[in-house]
Amino acid sequence: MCVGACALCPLRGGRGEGRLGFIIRPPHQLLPLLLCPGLRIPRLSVLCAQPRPRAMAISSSSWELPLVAVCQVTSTPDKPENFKTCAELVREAARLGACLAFLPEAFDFIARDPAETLRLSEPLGGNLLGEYTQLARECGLWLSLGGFHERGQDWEQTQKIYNCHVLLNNEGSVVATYRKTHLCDVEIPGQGPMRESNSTIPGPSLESPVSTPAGKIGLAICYDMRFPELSLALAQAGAEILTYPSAFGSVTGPAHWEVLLRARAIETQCYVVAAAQCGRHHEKRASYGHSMVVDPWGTVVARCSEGPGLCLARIDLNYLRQLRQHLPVFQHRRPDLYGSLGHPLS
Ligand SMILES: O=C(O)CNC(=O)[C@H](CS)NC(=O)CCC(=O)C(=O)O
Repeated sequence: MCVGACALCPLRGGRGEGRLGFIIRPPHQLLPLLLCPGLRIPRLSVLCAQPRPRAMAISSSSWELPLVAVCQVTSTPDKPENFKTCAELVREAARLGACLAFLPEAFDFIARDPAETLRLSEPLGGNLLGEYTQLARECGLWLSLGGFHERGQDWEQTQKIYNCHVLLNNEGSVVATYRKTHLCDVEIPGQGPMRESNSTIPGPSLESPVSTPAGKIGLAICYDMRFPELSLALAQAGAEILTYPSAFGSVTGPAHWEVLLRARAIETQCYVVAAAQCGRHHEKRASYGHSMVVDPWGTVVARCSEGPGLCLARIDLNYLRQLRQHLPVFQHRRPDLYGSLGHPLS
């Protein structure tokens, strides 16, 4: 059963606005989302899942499972406007019952050039993070701020920033930070060149997965998804949810985005949550969008439609554990054969 064939779903793949949405969880469970009268859902999108083997049926009631929200936006160089858009989506996520909302890479802004990126950047203790702290408190939910242009402690010497994924708890405290370790310096024909290292320093280390109300989250950012070594390291360190907040290119997007995310989910047996930038940010830059949540089986269980909006998914850790028992790939690895991955090809 998939969304195109799902006559019961009034949102049909998430297009348009509606007052009643569904989260459809395997095996074929329809969960009505009853919303307040008059509440406008900005393109709430939900998806049906493919059938799973019977043995993996879910026992717990889905209503009890934690709900997460994935926010999709089109950041521009206008920081106050970007905050307004993100805050609206986060408030909507809270009203819909999410315990955790994910914002994409560069949720704070997308600048026209490296000089503007540096000029608009702030330290973690700056005004913008202060506003997000208040927002998390006001809404009472956790926030994954997928890629903050951070002036680090070395700003005075380096005049460069970090691409920092910040996790706030529902009291607005910073629970974890991860600074993007793989910088995107690529030139793809048909897509403007990306030279992230012009403005950004790579982070020095991975971060241990963090316990949240939805599960243990491993932090990564966008281009990091191309390095399965990182996702395996996070899974081995206990991650149950991998996050790839992104501003993915419009040429690499159609070819690689969903394939990479689903592969990371299947091989790590983790949920994968990817909040994405979409649309045109300014004259020189556009992003692919297609924010989604993938379950550990590799099924896309929620996805945003085109344009800014949000989608929701429930995280079922019992299902994750069952799947890992049924398909114990982590016990079948052969580190004796490929111990030192990660070196350049010779
Ligand atoms: O520039 C900023 O302000 C924030 N950073 C980004 O948007 C980064 C670097 S340009 N984008 C990516 O990593 C896209 C990767 C990608 O598209 C792929 O792997 O195909």
